Amino acid sequence: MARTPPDGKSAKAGTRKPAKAAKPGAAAVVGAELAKPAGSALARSAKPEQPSAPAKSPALDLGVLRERIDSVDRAIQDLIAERARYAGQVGKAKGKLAAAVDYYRPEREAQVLRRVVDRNEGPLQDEVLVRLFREIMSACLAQQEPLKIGYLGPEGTHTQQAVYKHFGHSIHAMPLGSIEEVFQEVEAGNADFGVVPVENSTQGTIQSTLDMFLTSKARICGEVELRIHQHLLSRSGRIEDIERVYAHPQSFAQCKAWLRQYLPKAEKIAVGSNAEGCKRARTADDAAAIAGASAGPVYGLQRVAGPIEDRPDNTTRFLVLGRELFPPSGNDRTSLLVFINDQPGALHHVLEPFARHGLSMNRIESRPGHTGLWQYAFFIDVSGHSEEAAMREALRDLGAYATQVKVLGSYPVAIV
Ligand SMILES: O=C(O)C(=O)C[C@]1(C(=O)O)C=C[C@@H](O)C=C1
Repeated sequence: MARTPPDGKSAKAGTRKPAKAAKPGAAAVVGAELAKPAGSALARSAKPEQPSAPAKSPALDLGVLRERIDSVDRAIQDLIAERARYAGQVGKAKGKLAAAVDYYRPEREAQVLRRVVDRNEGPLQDEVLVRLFREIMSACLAQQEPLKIGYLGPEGTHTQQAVYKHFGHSIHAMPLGSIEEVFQEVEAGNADFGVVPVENSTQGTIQSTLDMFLTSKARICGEVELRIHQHLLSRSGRIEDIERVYAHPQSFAQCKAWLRQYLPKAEKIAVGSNAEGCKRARTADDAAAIAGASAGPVYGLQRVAGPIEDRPDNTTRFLVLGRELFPPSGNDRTSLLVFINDQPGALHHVLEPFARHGLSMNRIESRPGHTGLWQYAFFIDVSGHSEEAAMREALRDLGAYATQVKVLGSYPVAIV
């Protein structure tokens, strides 16, 4: 019944942007662009032991290269410790604050990570370096106390991956049962921040997330973009055993062509979440589930095939929910909720002020406003921050036509 799939991994490879070419000698100096305060780890690491000449044989290379690596590792470790001490002092400089959430500065983190990308000359990808620096900042912040992050669970979901991508691993991650619960826990202060999916490049908007903003007081203070790779998981790991596949309808839609080609006769059973599908698949050898790779170990399932999504650029955008607005980072996006009455030219009046003030609109979506018959709510994403002059003027002009304008948040544009 099943056909043998090709190795999905190699079929989907090659979507990342190539690293910038390295400048000659760039990799040999640790932190060369920084000032080197006397006695700092940087000063101590300024002269790693240099091999006098390039090694001739591979056997000689290995020993010498490992010594170089050991010396660089010592310098990196000293520098990380030094950074953590400075971050601790920054924490003290902020005064005696109530909780970890008060120390968190997303705009500063975005600036740090953008600099990492700007400085990158390879050989590592921007994405890899950003991940490493994100973890360092996450650990530095957790010196105060780890942030509590609520997310659309259960464990092993793509939303959990988005949490770690945005906040690093030095946090307390709280899987929650629904999008509504994530909003509630953030509003109630039980979670410092929350992470929920809002749109998928293949499947479009997640309406239940947008609709929560009609009534919730939660603000948007970040966005995360995650390339979504779907995998077919089963207890035995053998495609020839599979008679049934469980998945969330969105995941089925993302893998339609693959399923048609390799499992044309298997029954497709839609469930509320991919995690629910995994739970069902682990009870029978003839069942499989579609989920992210990280779900495999969580539910004791093996990878049958993957990635199996039809579009290699399949990406989901997640929102970071909080309770307050943060200052500009220099490259921000603003999300607005605009209520208008259904009248001639209404949409034009909503769009026009942004164009007039030179702000580009990234997205507009209309939903029934729940405020009265034929009243509409527009969810609008615009480039810029609500504290910037052009945005303030556009919002003032828009206010003349709208029944209500709510700034849901101004936040740093997602970094790689
Ligand atoms: O610059 C700050 O305000 C810090 O607290 C330091 C630091 C960092 O490690 O760079 C840590 C946590 C904040 O969220 C932002 C940055």
